[in-house]
Amino acid sequence: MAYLRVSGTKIVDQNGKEIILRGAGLGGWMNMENFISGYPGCEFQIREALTDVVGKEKSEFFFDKFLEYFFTDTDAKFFKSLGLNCIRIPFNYRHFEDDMNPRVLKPEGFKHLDRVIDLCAAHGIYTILDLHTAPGGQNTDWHSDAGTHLANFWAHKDFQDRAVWLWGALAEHYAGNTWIAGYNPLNEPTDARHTRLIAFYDRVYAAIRAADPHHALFLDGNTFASDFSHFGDAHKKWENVAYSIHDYSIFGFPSSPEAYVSSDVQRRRLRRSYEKKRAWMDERGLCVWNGEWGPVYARTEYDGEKTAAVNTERYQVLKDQLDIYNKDRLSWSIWLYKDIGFQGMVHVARSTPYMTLFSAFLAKKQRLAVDAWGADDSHVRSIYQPLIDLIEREVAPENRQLYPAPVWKLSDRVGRLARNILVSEFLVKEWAEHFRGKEDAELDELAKSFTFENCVHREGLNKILMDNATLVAEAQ
Ligand SMILES: O[C@@H]1[C@@H](O)[C@H](O[C@@H]2CO[C@@H](O[C@@H]3CO[C@@H](O)[C@H](O)[C@H]3O)[C@H](O)[C@H]2O)OC[C@H]1O
Repeated sequence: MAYLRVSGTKIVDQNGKEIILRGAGLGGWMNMENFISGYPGCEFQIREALTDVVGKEKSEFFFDKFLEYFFTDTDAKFFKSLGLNCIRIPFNYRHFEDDMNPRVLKPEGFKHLDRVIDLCAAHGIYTILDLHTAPGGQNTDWHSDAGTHLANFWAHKDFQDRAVWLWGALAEHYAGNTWIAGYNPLNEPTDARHTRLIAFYDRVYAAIRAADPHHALFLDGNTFASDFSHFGDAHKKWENVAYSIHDYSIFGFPSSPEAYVSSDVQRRRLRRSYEKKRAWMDERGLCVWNGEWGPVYARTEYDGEKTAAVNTERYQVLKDQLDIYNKDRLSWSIWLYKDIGFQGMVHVARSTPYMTLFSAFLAKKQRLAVDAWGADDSHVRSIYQPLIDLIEREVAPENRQLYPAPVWKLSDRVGRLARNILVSEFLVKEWAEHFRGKEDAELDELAKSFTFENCVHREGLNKILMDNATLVAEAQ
């Protein structure tokens, strides 16, 4: 077996045969996230809080077990059975480097990553390695695990130096592994000046190529992988590179302005927003990969009797997006493989020890809308509206356009800062206190809740993905 590589607009194997990568992101695993795993705030906060409550040893035991159970052979087998061929693996830099011991590689970081890459390979599944958090935070959102909305990665050269160093070390480690389809060096950058991103890509490209001349690179556009308008001629310096968009559609979220009925107008809007993101690549004949997309789903426990109807609409958005992607022979990675029930292809059953322990807490998180992703703020909107009104009253419109506006509206910014960062911070200790007094066997049971065997399948989503895999296989 040889490496996959990028040839013009396509990804090809060693014989030049086109390989279309269709799969999902393993979010919430080596980069945990609040709405995926059920905690408030950021991963570094809950890890610290858990250590405070149960001690370092027990805390490390719990997280190690969590990593072990979250993805096992049965997950890979199931994934492959749907006709999917690629898993994007997001990871947090903290697995490989300690902020208090910078530039010293932590060998234990490879324990689970190597295991899962090999498990996937054994089932004929490619992997793409995605640095989802970089030192200082490369974007303004919770998933860069920085605890702030300021993407300090762009303001401090040393943070960038460390990410370049880390990629050099990872490339050295994985250079010979042909089941890795490639490296995705930075998830969803938000560089307000746009130029620092290109400079970083130049440096990380050189560091990876010095250790590994073969693997493809998947480079995200700026502003959450949606904007290549400042890339200019940058691609001329790079070879074997695909460009990554994240094609989330507003129609797949609770904030959709209207019900999705798959009208001509709505389908045109879906296509337009996708075409806009890939325009720079299309003008230059470059390869596009859609590294994240997909709706979120309603849940009976929060959304009651409208759940089924909402989800039928969301599945239609998904089908219409797939239709677009199939016509373009696009490689994609849907978000998300596994979670506690909002977006994943499989999700932890409500009867498990983890979901039982946190059931009241999760309801409180939902009510307070502390997770930004697909938040329903209806219970608390009146609390924050006065703040939005104040800013609108006192700040001139031209001064309100703080980056990443217009992708972030004023209400998004207030929501991120006030709920997702501030209120969340006050809930971190409460999350950790649920573990107080737990013995190893109980911690093991809590972590085990995340095994495939303890998960419910999102049948509607998986059927669409499987039918699509059959359809595209027949068309080939
Ligand atoms: O870890 C993932 C994370 O990668 C993902 O990030 C969000 C992606 O969407 C961003 O907003 C979109 C920006 O483009 C507009 O066109 C879309 O309508 C918006 O949805 C958002 O700000 C990012 O945080 O989200 C899920 C995480 O689990």
